[in-house]
Amino acid sequence: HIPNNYHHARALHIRNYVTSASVADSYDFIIAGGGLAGLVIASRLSEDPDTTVLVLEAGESGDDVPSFLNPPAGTYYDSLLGTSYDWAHKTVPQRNAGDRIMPWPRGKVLGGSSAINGMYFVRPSEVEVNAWKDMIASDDASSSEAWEWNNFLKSMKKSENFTPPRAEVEAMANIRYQADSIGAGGPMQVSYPGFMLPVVGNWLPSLEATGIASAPDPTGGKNYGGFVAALSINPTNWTRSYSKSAYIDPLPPRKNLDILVSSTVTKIIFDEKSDSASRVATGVEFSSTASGPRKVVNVKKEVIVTGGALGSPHILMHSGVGPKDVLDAAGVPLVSELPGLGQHLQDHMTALVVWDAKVETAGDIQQSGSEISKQAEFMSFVNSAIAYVNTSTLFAANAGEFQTNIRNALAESAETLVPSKSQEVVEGYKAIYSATEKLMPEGLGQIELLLSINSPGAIAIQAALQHAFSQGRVYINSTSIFDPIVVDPNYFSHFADLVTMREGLKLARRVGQASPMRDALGPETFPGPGVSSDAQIDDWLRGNAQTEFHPAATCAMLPRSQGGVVNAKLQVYGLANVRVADASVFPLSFSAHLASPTYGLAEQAADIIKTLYKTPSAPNDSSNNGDSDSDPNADNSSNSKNGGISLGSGIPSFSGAIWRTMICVVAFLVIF
Ligand SMILES: Cc1cc2nc3c(=O)[nH]c(=O)nc-3n(C[C@H](O)[C@H](O)[C@H](O)COP(=O)(O)OP(=O)(O)OC[C@H]3O[C@@H](n4cnc5c(N)ncnc54)[C@H](O)[C@@H]3O)c2cc1C
Repeated sequence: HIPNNYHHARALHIRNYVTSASVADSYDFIIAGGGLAGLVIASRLSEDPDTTVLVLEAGESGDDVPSFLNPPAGTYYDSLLGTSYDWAHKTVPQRNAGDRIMPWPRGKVLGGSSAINGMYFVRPSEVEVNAWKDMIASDDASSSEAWEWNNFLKSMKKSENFTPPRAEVEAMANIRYQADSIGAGGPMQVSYPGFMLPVVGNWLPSLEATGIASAPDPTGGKNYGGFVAALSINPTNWTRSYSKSAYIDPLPPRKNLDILVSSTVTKIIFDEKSDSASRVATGVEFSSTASGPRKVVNVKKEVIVTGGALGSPHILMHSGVGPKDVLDAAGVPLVSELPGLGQHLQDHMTALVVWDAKVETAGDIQQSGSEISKQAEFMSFVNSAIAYVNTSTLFAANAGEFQTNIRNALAESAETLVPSKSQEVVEGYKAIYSATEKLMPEGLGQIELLLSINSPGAIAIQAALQHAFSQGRVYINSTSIFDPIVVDPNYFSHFADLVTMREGLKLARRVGQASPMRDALGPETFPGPGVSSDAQIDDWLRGNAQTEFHPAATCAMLPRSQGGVVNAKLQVYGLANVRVADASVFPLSFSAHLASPTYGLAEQAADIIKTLYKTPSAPNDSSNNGDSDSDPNADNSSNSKNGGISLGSGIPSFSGAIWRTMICVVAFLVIF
């Protein structure tokens, strides 16, 4: 699978990389974390040749991984999960979920989680984005406009280049899209797989038979309903499009952009003489190993923290920023107290129903070893037939009562369920809770349904909770950043989450029993007919639900009085020149997978910073063409060289190691 031009490609890529020995003494901007958001911001800021930018990434470049050269391989389940490209975090035992310790993968490689994710391209809804904007507008109405739906949509579209599906794929799967609500000419490629299976065509009619209408324009702000989602895929060669292949690999030489991999940011250094209410960062310390030498690089303008929902609070806490009780207990000297850092953690949880398959699945084709199974088009297949369903579909006549019960439980929940004693954090819990509760009557997904046909002989439908009322936290418990951050999502601490998932699971069953899907399905094998009463389903969910990989809000953009970490301009409260710009800042959950909004956030962050420093964009910079093959000067086949990852995650939630873990637990068949 190694393309002929691979070595040429590597020579081009390597031009941006520096070693710890060759790193400069100082840079205008230091970007801590070369993941999805970090690489977007690095690429955009370095468009100005006079602006110097350093990216520090804990993981490797990924350039030498043979599987990166393959197509995305939606049905190849030699996932990168569980490898050295995965942080392989784990939760603490979850009290309300069978005391289970759950795996939480995150990408540890250039591109971050965009390099290992399931490639689903899904937008949040307009009402959710505007709810986020409203939460910060009371603090700074004018800056909050960056997060208003129309403005945010523009920044999401800026990152995208859409290619419509092949006619036969479109017809077979009933794909519906509005090309003008997805971007054109941006770096990240958005399209559909090159291969489709007839059973996917059963999805929308079966949803309709269950009362779930199709979404005519799921990327335009109303994603409620059923659709076959687009993917972050390059249709010129069927490879993964991710932040490295889109924003970095195609760049022409840029002397002002340095990328240092295998280098963990150990802390941000602050000027101890600076105002304690506005600490000035002077540099960043990093090291390649826990016991290795520390090196410091100085910053002239800003440190931009882009370590993701776990990495960003980890970096800040080890820098002495965060809740005093946490830092005291860990033994890290306090530099700037910020009680909300690491708090407000919200995640999507998912569980699935499995049936025997009566029709051919992608897993069958893959297992057959046939000629088709070896074609790039087939390997590009990532099943993305989904639906977002609202409370009235889930709860019918009881929807209003369910919402009232949640509203009435606010005071007690705020008193008993917040994992912090800080009044600000409690206020933030209430603000997020109320905003989430008020959205319930909207045409908005409370449960996401996902079809999976990746297993030989089996078909599954997942039900994933989109708006958790349980809020958890992440925190440190040592002085070494090389010790993992402690992850406590506090799953199912709020009753509404279990009830909503229960109804979601029942709905998944109803869709499977509706025509024409039922013609493709044999008996239900998991959880099986023995799990049918509400109490049985609840018990089963406590024992089997897993993460859908969408943690957010650990550096929430909220007023400081509500335990916020960043303001509307993404600046960390109490620090003069440090921002956080990644998925950790969304203060509330979206009914969406998080890559698309994170690209939008990163584009918007780059614009905010450029406007502040009056940094121009380079005209006709090839980064605007991304990993499209249309730019002859750029590294325009970057994806065929190193963009594709042999990741088996058509259903992102249950691939690779996670799935294998589940198998051990439930002694079930290998599905994904
Ligand atoms: C398995 C999986 C499947 C997913 N599936 C989908 C999907 O199908 N569709 C979708 O839209 N979203 C999906 N997501 C979610 C999406 O990929 C993430 O929300 C998104 O990548 C978040 O971007 P980020 O920039 O916030 O963080 P990341 O992309 O995770 O980047 C953070 C980066 O910071 C680095 N870092 C952390 N700490 C340090 C440190 N101390 N020093 C230096 N570097 C550090 C990390 O190594 C990483 O490269 C999935 C995620 C996972 C894990």
